[in-house]
Parts: sequence; structure tokens; C-alpha cells
Amino acid sequence: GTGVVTATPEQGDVEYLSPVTIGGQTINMDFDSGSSDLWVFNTELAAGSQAGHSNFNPETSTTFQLLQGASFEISYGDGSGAAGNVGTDTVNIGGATVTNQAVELATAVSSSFVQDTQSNGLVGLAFSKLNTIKPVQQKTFFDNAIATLPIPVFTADLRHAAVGAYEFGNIDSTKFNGSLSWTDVNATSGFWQFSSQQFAVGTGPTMNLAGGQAIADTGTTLMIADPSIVNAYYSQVQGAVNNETVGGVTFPCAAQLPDLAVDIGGNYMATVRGDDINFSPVDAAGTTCFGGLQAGTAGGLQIYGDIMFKSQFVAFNGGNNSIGMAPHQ
Ligand SMILES: C[C@H]1CC[C@H](NC(=O)Cn2ccnc2)CC1
Repeated sequence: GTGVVTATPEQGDVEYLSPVTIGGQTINMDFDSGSSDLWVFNTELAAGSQAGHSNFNPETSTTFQLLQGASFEISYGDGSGAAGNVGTDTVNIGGATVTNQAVELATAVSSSFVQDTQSNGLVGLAFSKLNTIKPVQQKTFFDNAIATLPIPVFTADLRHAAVGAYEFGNIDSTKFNGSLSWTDVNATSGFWQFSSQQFAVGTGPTMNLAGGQAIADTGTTLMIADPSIVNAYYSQVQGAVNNETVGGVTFPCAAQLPDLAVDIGGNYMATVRGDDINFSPVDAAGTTCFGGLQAGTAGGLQIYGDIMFKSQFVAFNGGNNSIGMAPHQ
């Protein structure tokens, strides 16, 4: 069958949380198309880490089975991480159900996860080759579910400060304008990766980024692009500065922010709304704002995170390794 769950943004759209039922216990988790582990806060964790969270209890699940000798250890691009043991259980996401899903029970989590009490773990939706379970790597929920889905697809419909949805096995055409533009994905890296070699700032000329590559990453809050794109963009924003203290580009909150169009696989120019590039105030007075578009390393992999998803409905096709995109309706 298909599955559909809400995707509810935390304050400031830092991340989006969706209900996942594990062994009959429903827990709000962060769906991450940039990683491939499903790990959860649980009763094995130290009490101090469990505090404030929903904690899966493997002992009260009648379907949980420990995977003897298996463990996981994952670290994320922002320096956060988790590690622990592994079992299997029935995982149900809005009706899409996998009976023998690897469920990773963290016994250690980094402080940023402990502090974020709205989030109780991640559901990795990148390719299974990135799964960190040892000695035997396990599959993602999507990989396990794909054969039972009417179509081998999941979609992300993320919104600014509003409830959106993740859907498995169905493309809801009422959620986007026009038709989806499809692009082949290079899964070699394990990410939903595509070429992104052109961009345009506002109504300006299309510019080239030779060899540009990007991934679609729902688990990253911002949009991390090549410095050439970031410089071209903020050169059009009065008062934009590279603010070392804050750790990125800031600008006056009243600034007029142009849209940014980025090439998706040579097939489609995805327009990211300027409003969504005004990410958050950095000062109490709300005078100075932090940019949703920030620079990565020159020539490095670009990470199109939630800032892009707020403008674009995205379909991930695991049947033919492609990504479909269209503006939200
Ligand atoms: C090379 C890329 C670097 C950025 C990676 N994204 C994340 O780490 C997103 N995330 C998940 C939990 N906390 C942050 C994806 C790989």
C-alpha cells in the first residue's frame, strides 16, 4: 500500500518531523534523504539523554528482535552523530509498512540531538550503500518497502512554517504546479546526486558552474552552494556581509532578496524563492538575518537542503534512480 505522513517544521524550519510507528510505538522523527540509517532515541540511552524525548522501548514491542552482534555509528555533515545497537521491528510510516526493518537503537547521541527534544531520531532515505550497520549492512525503509509500493517513489512536500507531507508509493499531483521535470540521479556516491552546472540570480543572466554537482538533502536545513553562486547572489543584496562571528553571510532583515534559480541535471531550472533565503534573525532586535544560502568549498558537492524543498515539490524514484521536481502548487 501507500503511506502518507505529515511533515511538521520545527520553529524556524530547522528540521521537519514526521510520525513513525515502530513496533506499535509512534515516534516523531526527521526524514533525511542525505543519509541511510534509521536510528531512534530509546530506553537503552542514558536517562540524561532520554530526558524530554519520546523513547522507543524495545522491551514492550512484541515484534522487536535484537540483531545479535550488530552495531552502527554515524556522523553527519554538521558534526552531530549517534551510535549503538541494532534490531529489527515492524515500521509503519503512514500506512506503508515494512515487517523486518533494521531499527538502530542509539546508546550514544551528540548533544545537538539531546537538546532538540522535538526530534527522536532519523529515517535515512538515501541509498542503502551508505548504511553504517556492521558487520552486515542493512537496507533503508524505502529500499525494503519499494517492492510493495504501487510505484517505487517517495515524495517530499516541505513548506515554510506550515505542515507538509512525505508520501510513499504515490505522487499527489495536486501538490505541485504543472508537471514534474525528471532528472537522472547518479547513485554512485549513495546520495540523490545530480549535475547542477547553471544558475541565475533574480532576473540576471544564466551563469555557469562547470562540473557542478549537488545532492537533494531533506536532512540539511540550509542550501550549501559553490562560493561562485553565493558571491554572485549576495552581491545583489544590499548590506550582505560575510559575518565570521556568526559563521556565514548575514544581511539586514529588511533586505530585498532575489530569487535563485539552479539547474537540476540540465533539464530544469529550480527557482528558490528569495523570501526563503531569509532564514532567521541572529539578533534579538531582528535587525540582522542569517542567509539560507551559504557557501561550501569551491568545486565541492553542493547540498540542496530544506531551503530548496520549501520552493520545490520533489519526487524520489528508486525504480529508475531519478528525481522529479516542480514548484509547489
Ligand atoms: C556530503 C553531505 C554533507 C551533509 C550531509 N547532510 C547532513 O549531515 C544532514 N544532517 C542530518 C542530520 N544532521 C544533519 C549529507 C552528506
